[in-house]
Amino acid sequence: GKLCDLTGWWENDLGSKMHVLKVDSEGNFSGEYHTAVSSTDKPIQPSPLVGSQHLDKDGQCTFGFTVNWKKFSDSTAVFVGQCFSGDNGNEVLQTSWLLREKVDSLPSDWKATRTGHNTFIRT
Ligand SMILES: CN1C(=O)N(C)[C@H]2CS[C@@H](CCCCC(=O)O)[C@H]21
Repeated sequence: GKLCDLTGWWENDLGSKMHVLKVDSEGNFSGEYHTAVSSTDKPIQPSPLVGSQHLDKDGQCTFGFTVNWKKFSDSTAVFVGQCFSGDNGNEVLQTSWLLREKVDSLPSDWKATRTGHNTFIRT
């Protein structure tokens, strides 16, 4: 199928948007994550993301990326996923993520990592 190029704007089922600026010849990319929701009460700002995708010829590539919420939260998210070409030709990103929040002490470490899964489509 068509090569899955992550470049562009994507939106997930939480209403968050992701902008992938460009993918280089090695599959590395950067961009910004515009989260729709947050567990902090500081004003939300776009956060930088860096990642890497496979450039397989079959198009349905796997990828991973990291989001640093440095502007408003002491947390970091990592995403892994695969790009699928939907039946009507549209692209869908199936992702799983881990969100690691900074906690005050080691005894609280057990509650610091959340996980979930999200689907992104092109906006
Ligand atoms: C909005 N989100 C989203 O689109 N996700 C896929 C999940 C995983 S990253 C998290 C947002 C974290 C915001 C920063 C913070 O509150 O620590 C949540």
